[in-house]
Amino acid sequence: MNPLQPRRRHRLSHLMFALLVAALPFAATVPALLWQERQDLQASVRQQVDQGLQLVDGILDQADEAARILLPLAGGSCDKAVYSLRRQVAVAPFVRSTVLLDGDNVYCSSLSGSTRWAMPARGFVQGRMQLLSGNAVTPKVPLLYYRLNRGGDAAVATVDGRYLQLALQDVSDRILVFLQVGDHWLGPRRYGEGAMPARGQVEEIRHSSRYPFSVRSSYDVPAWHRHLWSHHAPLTVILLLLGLSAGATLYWLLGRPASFTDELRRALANDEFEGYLQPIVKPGLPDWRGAEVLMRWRHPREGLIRPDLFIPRAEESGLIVEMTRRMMDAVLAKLAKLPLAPDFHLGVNISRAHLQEGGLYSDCRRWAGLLAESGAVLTLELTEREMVAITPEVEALFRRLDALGVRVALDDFGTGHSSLVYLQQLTVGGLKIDQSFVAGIGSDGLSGHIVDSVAELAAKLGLATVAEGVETAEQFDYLSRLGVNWLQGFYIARPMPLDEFVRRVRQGGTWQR
Ligand SMILES: Nc1nc2c(ncn2[C@@H]2O[C@H](COP(=O)(O)O[C@H]3[C@@H](O)[C@H](n4cnc5c(=O)[nH]c(N)nc54)O[C@@H]3COP(=O)(O)O)[C@@H](O)[C@H]2O)c(=O)[nH]1
Repeated sequence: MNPLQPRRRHRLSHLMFALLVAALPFAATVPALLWQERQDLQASVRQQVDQGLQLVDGILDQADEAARILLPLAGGSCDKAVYSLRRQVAVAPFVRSTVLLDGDNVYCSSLSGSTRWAMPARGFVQGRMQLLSGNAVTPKVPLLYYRLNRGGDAAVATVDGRYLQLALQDVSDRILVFLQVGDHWLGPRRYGEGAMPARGQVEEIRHSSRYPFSVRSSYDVPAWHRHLWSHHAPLTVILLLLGLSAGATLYWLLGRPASFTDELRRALANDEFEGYLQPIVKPGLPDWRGAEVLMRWRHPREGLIRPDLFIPRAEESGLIVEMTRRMMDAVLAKLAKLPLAPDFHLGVNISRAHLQEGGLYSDCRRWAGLLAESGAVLTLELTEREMVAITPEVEALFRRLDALGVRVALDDFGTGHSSLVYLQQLTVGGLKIDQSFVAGIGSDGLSGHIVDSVAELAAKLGLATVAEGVETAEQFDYLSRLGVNWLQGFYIARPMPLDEFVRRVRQGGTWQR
């Protein structure tokens, strides 16, 4: 299984989730805001139209009252009626003239007394109202005739259109309100016939219950994005920024490793594990004769992390196999072409998971192949602390590795319980004397005896010995005299970055005592 795959899948789902959250403030607020605004607009237009209707009804009530008073005089003598006609003009608000008709002809007028001109009933809506752009007296001033009929006679009160326009103006706020009588309409500033100007998508109409007219208004619902930007630009920006920061925070939170294993997986995907090399020398010979590859974690925030802080968890999770594979591939890509000393031993720590996982043999074949060019030998260091059960498969694997020219050494020898069993049953080529025993040389008699015994046992079994943790000249001399084949420790060199190791090998003269 590729340990990186689940991580990529998670990243994608985290991104989707974060985008969803980023869109949430905008998506939750804007439709509600626009809906509320539309409701408010509709309510305010309804209110305007209702108020318009009330005002026009009120004006017409005055004309109706005047016409009602004059109607009994219709058909009678004009001389007798003219005073009453003029009186209504004087006392009735909004009424600018009054006339009496016999049939379709005006025969008496408040303006000129006895007269004769045609005012056909068919021009009136429901025989009662007519809206005009003007008349002979004031051709450019709209007016409205209000007519009451009795038999063939009629009385008409004329309302000055400017009163109506003032009333319409008064109720027109953002949206214009119009009066409609039949095909004729009157707006706050205009008069017309036929279709009303600027018909919008939404229309509000109220019909008077008492007179044959209606008041109407219409408006367009603006495109939501244009409306939002022109009316709520700061809010839109705030919502978008809020969403983006919430989404980004969520993405960051989701991306944080949920567990230490997740953090290791993230680090593996980012190639944060690298190999440091600690040189190994042979007593009496110049130059580095080997090296141990030791893993370091170059953490982006924490800096360089020691292996004992993360290797145990990497081993538990099985990630150690892929970590070792990547580290060794990177190390060998640089080491393979180096002028290494003859019989150079490159040690690498191998975990139990790698032995069990099945890929160890093919990894070793690849690594040994790369090293072959430089004449170096690969040594697998297996720690006693983490040994596998000895099965026929494990025995066969050790034999195949031996045939491949890959050496196996028991690391931390003497600290576990099964050292001797491994020596007996597995094809092992060497022992690594644990640094705790080396540290006791010269000061702790028991440690000195153990080191002596291990060296003696190794010599008898024909095994190569490496002593690790050599920190002093005294330890170096003691182990050299004892015949230990390889020495490793701070006295010789500390583990160093791969590039430094390569540079120093290229410069030559790496070790001289
Ligand atoms: N499975 C894997 N285990 C690994 C890998 N890389 C390292 N390790 C194991 O981690 C443990 C700690 O390693 P590290 O901190 O690198 O310490 C090594 C040396 O730096 C240290 N050393 C060497 N010389 C001296 C010395 O003179 N004094 C002193 N105090 N310490 C010294 O010893 C460690 C080497 O140990 P060993 O491997 O037993 O030779 C350690 O158990 C590593 O095995 C890895 O890639 N895989």
